[in-house]
Amino acid sequence: MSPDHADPAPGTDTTSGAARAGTEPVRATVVAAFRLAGRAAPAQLTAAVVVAAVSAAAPAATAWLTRETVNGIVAGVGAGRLLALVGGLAVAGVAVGVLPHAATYARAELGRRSAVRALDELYRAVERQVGLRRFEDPPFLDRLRMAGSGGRAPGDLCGAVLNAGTGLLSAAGLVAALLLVSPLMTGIVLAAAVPVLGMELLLARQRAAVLWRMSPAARREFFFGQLLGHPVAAKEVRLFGLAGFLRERMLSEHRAIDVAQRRVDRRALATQGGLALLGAGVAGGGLIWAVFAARDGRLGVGDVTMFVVTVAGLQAALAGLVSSFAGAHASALLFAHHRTVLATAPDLPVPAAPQPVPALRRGIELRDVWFRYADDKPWVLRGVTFTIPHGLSVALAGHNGAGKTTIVKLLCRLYDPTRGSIRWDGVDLRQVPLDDLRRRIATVFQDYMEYDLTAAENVGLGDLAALSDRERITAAARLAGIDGVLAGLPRGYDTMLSQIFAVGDDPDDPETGAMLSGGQWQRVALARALMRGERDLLVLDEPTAGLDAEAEHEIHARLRAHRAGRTSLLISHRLGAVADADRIVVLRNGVVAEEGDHTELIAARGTYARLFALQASGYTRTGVEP
Ligand SMILES: Nc1ncnc2c1ncn2[C@@H]1O[C@H](COP(=O)(O)OP(=O)(O)OP(=O)(O)O)[C@@H](O)[C@H]1O
Repeated sequence: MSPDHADPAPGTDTTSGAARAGTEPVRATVVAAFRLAGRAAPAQLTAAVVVAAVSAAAPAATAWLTRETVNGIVAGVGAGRLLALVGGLAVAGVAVGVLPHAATYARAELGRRSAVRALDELYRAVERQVGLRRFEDPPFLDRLRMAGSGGRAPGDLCGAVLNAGTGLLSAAGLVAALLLVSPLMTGIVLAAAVPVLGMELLLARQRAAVLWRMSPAARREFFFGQLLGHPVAAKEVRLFGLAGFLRERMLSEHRAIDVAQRRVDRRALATQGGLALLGAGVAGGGLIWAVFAARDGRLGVGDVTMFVVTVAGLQAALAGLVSSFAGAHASALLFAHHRTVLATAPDLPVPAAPQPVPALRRGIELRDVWFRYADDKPWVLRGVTFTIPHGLSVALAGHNGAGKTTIVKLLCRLYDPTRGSIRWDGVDLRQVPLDDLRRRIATVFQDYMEYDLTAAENVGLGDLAALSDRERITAAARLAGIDGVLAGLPRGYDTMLSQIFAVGDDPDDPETGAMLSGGQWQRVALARALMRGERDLLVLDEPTAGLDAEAEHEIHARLRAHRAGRTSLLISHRLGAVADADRIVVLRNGVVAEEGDHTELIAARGTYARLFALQASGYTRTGVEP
């Protein structure tokens, strides 16, 4: 298995710890980036390496050829040799002129292909997080954002390493050339480069640390900025006059990031300025030495020329080398986030010997289920036990925050119970393949999604295999009572349910997008769940909360017919809809407080009876009979 796909023990949390990005060994990260680039763009990587090697040899070759040419002129060598030397210089000149362009193209292509590969690997790794926990973990979200930023890190890293390699090789060639003239000056020029390299690496590390430290601020800045232009937020932003408030919040996060970055930039200015002065001093001193050495006859004219070319070339190569190292270091730290996301264990353990999930025959049993969202959060469920028998409808009732939606999330295995178990015909949900389990369940959540896609896609997403099966899509929409509305849209089911994206040939056509009302959206979400047809368990979490009374009555009647003989779980605060469930479970303080059918619970005169009477009195207060 490739190290990129190393699969740590399930449950291992590799995401926490702000400093982790800095602890990833840079060498391992560089190797991983080259492996990824090799898989994504082998030809471009090879071309980039060859171009880098040839570019590396060019400066030293130019310096040597210059020296030989000048000395040859002084010594009066034959025309043939002079022509060969000048020809060599011309070739080197052409190489120096053309190769950077070839290198730029190869690198850009390498970067593009590596980015596609990196993003693919990254989001496949995100897909392995099958539950919800990671998406509620701020460090994971920060890491994902940094790793995702366009997928550029591996291409940038390879480019910077190749630049560093080119710089290193050309510096080595120039060092060899300079050694011929003066070992002492060679030592001085090299020694002057060491502090520059050290400082640049330190600065790169500091820049990466700032980036990581400020990532929560960057995420908040993005959030506030988004709200300012978000069509859904626009209503409240305008009505409550929030624009100024949000803009100020956004700018204050932006300013906080600027302050941290400015601090590093100032440090960079001071150190880089000082070090540049040092380099200029070394070059100037060396030139004085060379001129006087030539006057005293210790150096030839060609040697002086080569010395000048070489010192300038070496300093430029070292400066390039230093900035490439720094760039490589910064990209490596960024790419480390990518590797950490890839190495993050799935948030839910994968069963070692999974058991099949056959069609439900007996029922689903919650057995002493305890749950809290985190160790430092309060218990939501404190030993919940009840059964959803096969073929029957069960309703969950209880006050806001009683834990009803939490039970739905546990049933879909978006989390595992902290204690106790949920059993599908006696088999613990933790023992079955998650995809198989989810294929057997159809759920509408109360916070359903509104996708900026066409009407047909919004419904068809409920069963991807049937995304282009218009008959099934319209049947599901009919069952949810939204078929007429969708068919009547400007482009029927092909109308985009969005005003952000347009569809079709003419994006300026105002008829390409349509907006639905809240209740209509709710019906679309219901249709999406109903696309899943004959699933073993139908879960409806407040499926009609946004509907008008008549629509609600009609939808419940349809759903009642649809649920008949099917296993279902219904959550609704409208107890009129709950009343005809085969069994009603009332949650209070994290436990099952009451259980029975409507008649039994009314007779028991508990919470259910009280809430039911309260709602019923609201409806009968006017004395108007339905
Ligand atoms: N992702 C989460 N992280 C932390 N706490 C959460 C999370 N989701 C829900 N909670 C908490 O768990 C408790 C139960 O929430 P849940 O959504 O299950 O209630 P509910 O019975 O469905 O409420 P409602 O009737 O308002 O929909 C609440 O106190 C809520 O604050």
